[in-house]
Amino acid sequence: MSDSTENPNEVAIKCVVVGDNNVGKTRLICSRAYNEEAPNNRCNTSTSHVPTVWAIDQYRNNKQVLDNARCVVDGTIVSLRLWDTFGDHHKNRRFAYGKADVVVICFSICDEKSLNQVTKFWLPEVRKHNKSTPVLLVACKVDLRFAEVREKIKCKGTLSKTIKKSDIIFP
Ligand SMILES: Nc1nc2c(ncn2[C@@H]2O[C@H](COP(=O)(O)OP(=O)(O)OP(=O)(O)O)[C@@H](O)[C@H]2O)c(=O)[nH]1
Repeated sequence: MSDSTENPNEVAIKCVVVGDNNVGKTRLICSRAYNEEAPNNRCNTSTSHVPTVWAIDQYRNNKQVLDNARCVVDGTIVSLRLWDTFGDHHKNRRFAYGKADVVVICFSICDEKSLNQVTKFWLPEVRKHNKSTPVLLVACKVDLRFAEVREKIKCKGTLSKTIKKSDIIFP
């Protein structure tokens, strides 16, 4: 486990989130950190993507973020600390991987290359720094599986397919 929190009854879990550029890491983290499904101005939501990293010091500076990080797992109070990282392969993520309790590798459902890079690049990089840390594979942008993705975002590839409106089952 990672460094303890200021609360002695809590265990801090460091969860490092990696994956290619533009797969949705920052937005995934923001959704959890701010407890919001819809993005807002705290995350970049513009159509032209600018690589960004969500600042880890939000857990120190923003009480709401710190409160949202808290959850109870098997009777233990856990403070889930999500570490955002840059998707550029050449960036050095050694600092981020240090003392990670779990690593989340993200790919985008509408970017097949981002899935191929999981085994080609991300898993080897993770294993270089964290030999036995549990790794989770997370598919992002799953809403785009049910959209007319080719027209909307010019996605190509086997992971996305255009479906009829009548195929969609709304909750
Ligand atoms: N439709 C849809 N768009 C998303 C989703 N998640 C992220 N996006 C959009 O995809 C773009 C990239 O999202 P980010 O969260 O910044 O992606 P990232 O993986 O952190 O990207 P880098 O900073 O380049 O590493 C942004 O324009 C987001 O608004 C999602 O679940 N659905």
